[in-house]
Amino acid sequence: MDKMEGKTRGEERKIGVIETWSRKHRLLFDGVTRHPLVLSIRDGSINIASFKKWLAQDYLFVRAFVPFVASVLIKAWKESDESGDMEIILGGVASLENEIAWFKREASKWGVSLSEVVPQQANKKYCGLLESLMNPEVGYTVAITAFWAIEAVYQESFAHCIEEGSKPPPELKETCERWGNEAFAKYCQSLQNIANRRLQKASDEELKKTEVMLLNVLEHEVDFWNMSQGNV
Ligand SMILES: Cc1ncc(CN)c(N)n1
Repeated sequence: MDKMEGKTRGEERKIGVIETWSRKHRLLFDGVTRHPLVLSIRDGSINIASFKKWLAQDYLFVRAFVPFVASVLIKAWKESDESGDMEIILGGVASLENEIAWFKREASKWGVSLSEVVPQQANKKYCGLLESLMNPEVGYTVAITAFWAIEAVYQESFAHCIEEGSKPPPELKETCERWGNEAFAKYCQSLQNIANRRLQKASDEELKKTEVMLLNVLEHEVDFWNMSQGNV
């Protein structure tokens, strides 16, 4: 019988592969979404220099994220078994225009000159991973799962910063709301549903490849927070 971590594929299906992996790799997920930098936003102790560094580096990351999401859209068009996927991904591409404009406004508010930002090593490596995922040989299942993970970790991280009991600096509230809001959570859930549907039908080889990629994404996210804190 086809077994995964003591469960049959049938059992796996009931809760969804993403949920299974989130439980199996909880420590790594928490390493991203409960990173010391995230916790420092949540308790208000964040060093503003770290925030500014994150802002500038993330602006560059988001610019590289746009073509990655566009490549997921192309894969959906070519490979998806559900026409509705395209609208969800297209919504993601469209919202990135707004996001880039937000980064520019926020940078000018904080006196950060985006034209002079030099990408740091962790950022370059992460953008390199995005670029490798744009390869036409990378399948839709791997790519959509990566897309979900990259959005979902920000959703979870920033939602944590504004949950009950948090004390984020008032000037960072808008940033937290940007990814921590309900509508963004719903959008992440739509991506998760697509990823789960694809993973349910995936071969063992595709599942393995996707899980390895997911761990890779999470490690890059930890490195990105570390870089922003100046630890790399
Ligand atoms: C590093 C990183 N990871 C995720 C996101 C959310 N798109 C982001 N803006 N930057």
